[in-house]
Amino acid sequence: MSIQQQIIDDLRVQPTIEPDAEIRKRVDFLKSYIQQSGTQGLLIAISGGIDSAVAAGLCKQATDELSESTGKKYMTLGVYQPYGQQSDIADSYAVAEAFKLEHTVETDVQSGVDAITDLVNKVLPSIDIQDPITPQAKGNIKARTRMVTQYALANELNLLVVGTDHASEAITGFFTKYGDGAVDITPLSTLNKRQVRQLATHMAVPQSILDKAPSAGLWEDQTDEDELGITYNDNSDYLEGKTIDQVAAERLESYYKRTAHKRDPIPGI
Ligand SMILES: Nc1ncnc2c1ncn2[C@@H]1O[C@H](COP(=O)(O)OP(=O)(O)OC[C@H]2O[C@@H]([n+]3cccc(C(=O)O)c3)[C@H](O)[C@@H]2O)[C@@H](O)[C@H]1O
Ligand SMILES: Nc1ncnc2c1ncn2[C@@H]1O[C@H](COP(=O)(O)OP(=O)(O)OP(=O)(O)O)[C@@H](O)[C@H]1O
Ligand SMILES: [Mg+2]
Repeated sequence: MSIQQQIIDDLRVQPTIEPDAEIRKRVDFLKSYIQQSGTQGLLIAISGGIDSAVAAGLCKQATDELSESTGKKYMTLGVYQPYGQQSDIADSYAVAEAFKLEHTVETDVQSGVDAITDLVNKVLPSIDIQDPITPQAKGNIKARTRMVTQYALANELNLLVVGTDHASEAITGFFTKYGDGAVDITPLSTLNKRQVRQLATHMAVPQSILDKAPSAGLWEDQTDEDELGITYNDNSDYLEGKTIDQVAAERLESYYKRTAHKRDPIPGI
């Protein structure tokens, strides 16, 4: 079997999808998982990007339907987590409005992130590192501080933390290990980025979000495609089994191998 087919099988990507059926299947998955877990609903961190917008829509539909069918109250909590000023925060609010989220909170992670960054920077000279931590390492602190905050809220409210990882991020390992990768449930898994967009266009995702370039927002002007050196068009084609430019295919396969540790269970002896 080709490595491409192996990856497609591992990530369980379908070459084509029917968006309405996918939405139904994923909402049902969330509903049944909430019920079997005995929790009271879902927590979704809303960034202003397309993945969390789609996930928020699925979550809200799931908890609304469960509340309606059981007569008990289930909630979707939307969490905005800027690092200080976030230029596109209006898009995050627009998601909550589009999907009529009744419960939202804003937890600015800047003070927490800066405190941890200072802690690390203080000890670096003692281990012979003279420069402060890299923007990349600080970016990962942001993702992990968001995760810690989400779990504190989930603990208090008996909620499950919903992740937005999908196959186009899983293949490249484009997430922070134990940061945005640390969640309880991932309703977008098996979809590539093109298919996430397809779902978005069948939901109430605001146009400004459909139009913007995917970004982790961890440093100034970061975009996924620039950082990875590969387009989501190629990434999605590859996961649909199509032939793409050989350099791009090799790059994807290299990312996949290098980031296996993020997808696999923790190695133990
Ligand atoms: N072979 C191995 N076996 C087990 N563990 C291994 C390992 N190699 C590294 N590690 C561990 O993994 C760590 C590196 O992984 P990690 O900490 O994740 O860090 P990193 O490799 O920097 O990966 C994070 C990437 O995800 C992107 N990201 C982050 C957050 C959000 C989003 C987004 O799209 O929103 C994107 C970010 O831009 C960056 O490209 C190492 O410091 C080490 O602790
Ligand atoms: N500023 C933020 N506020 C709240 N949640 C955030 C923030 N940044 C990242 N997250 C969380 O981390 C997840 C991973 O970010 P990622 O950039 O992959 O997804 P996205 O922003 O929803 O979509 P896109 O990839 O198109 O930018 C988000 O979906 C969201 O749940
Ligand atoms: Mg983003």
